[in-house]
Amino acid sequence: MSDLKQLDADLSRQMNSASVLTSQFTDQEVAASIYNKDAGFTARLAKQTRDNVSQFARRDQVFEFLKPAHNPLLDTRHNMLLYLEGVSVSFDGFKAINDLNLYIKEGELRCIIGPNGAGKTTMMDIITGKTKPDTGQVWLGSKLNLLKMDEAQIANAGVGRKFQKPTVFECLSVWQNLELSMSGTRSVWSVFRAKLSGEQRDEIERVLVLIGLQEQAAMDAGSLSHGQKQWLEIGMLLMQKPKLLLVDEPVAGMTHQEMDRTAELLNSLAGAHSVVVVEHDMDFVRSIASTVSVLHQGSVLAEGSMTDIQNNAKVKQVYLGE
Ligand SMILES: Nc1ncnc2c1ncn2[C@@H]1O[C@H](COP(=O)(O)OP(=O)(O)OP(=O)(O)O)[C@@H](O)[C@H]1O
Repeated sequence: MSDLKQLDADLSRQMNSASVLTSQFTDQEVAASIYNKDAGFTARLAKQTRDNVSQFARRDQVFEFLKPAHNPLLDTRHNMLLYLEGVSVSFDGFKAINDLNLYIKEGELRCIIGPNGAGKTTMMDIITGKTKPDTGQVWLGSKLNLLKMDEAQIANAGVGRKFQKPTVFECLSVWQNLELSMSGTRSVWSVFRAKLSGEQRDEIERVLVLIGLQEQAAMDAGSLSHGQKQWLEIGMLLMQKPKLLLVDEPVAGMTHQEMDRTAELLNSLAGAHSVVVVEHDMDFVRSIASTVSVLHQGSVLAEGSMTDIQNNAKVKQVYLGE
């Protein structure tokens, strides 16, 4: 019996004794326990089950699976999805973000460029709740104050972040990676055992087509090329139905062909999602042809089309070194 089958058998034994409520166990914990063959897994699983039973016995709350995909407070009536206003943050007295104002419309594709140390990563960290600014406002729509929410709440409200390095489950197939990422409660063992509804299968198929990996659906994610892994990870984020996708240097290490395909993919996501791409590769930014914001010393130096940006005297001076 292969390791994976053995683990799956172990899991199903544990599942029988622990009841289906354990499907609330987080995917990350289950995946980590499989990966590490974690001996403490059973104990934690039993505790989680007890917690879940008491949670389900409560009548003063709405169960997770009954909650809508997006926070009902997400209000984009004014066509604006993300507002950063007067945001500043200092690290040991150094202002990494300095009175930053940035507005992202619903369905917009925006590129953020800027020299090293301009504050791009810190800005993403502020939007996702990893870093709290010293001053300023950060809102998702007109009603969700992101500064009052933690990282998990912000993610649940519809903000997905793709880091530069792809992080997919290499020992699972492309299809299983997408299935595991599906919004709602999916766990590693249900990926192996439970039947998907027609709607869920359609959603996975739709994302597979979008990321161009239909033919690789049954392949282990570990055997994909670097570019394909990046697309798969974008697909995994899409399974969560985010309103806003933050994508950090998506084309680093890609071939030209993969870069073209990534530009197509990101363009195709705009409309249904707002997409903010941080990228150093100017050819790629040009190929996306979106509005570009130039960050410099923690604030927006210029904003406009790539042509406007290239002709902007301030940008030439501080960014292009002319
Ligand atoms: N946790 C931290 N502690 C101290 N300084 C920090 C911290 N995070 C960021 N900085 C500093 O803030 C500035 C902005 O960093 P940030 O990583 O946001 O820039 P960036 O535009 O993403 O740069 P790069 O393109 O090199 O990734 C840098 O000078 C960095 O050294």
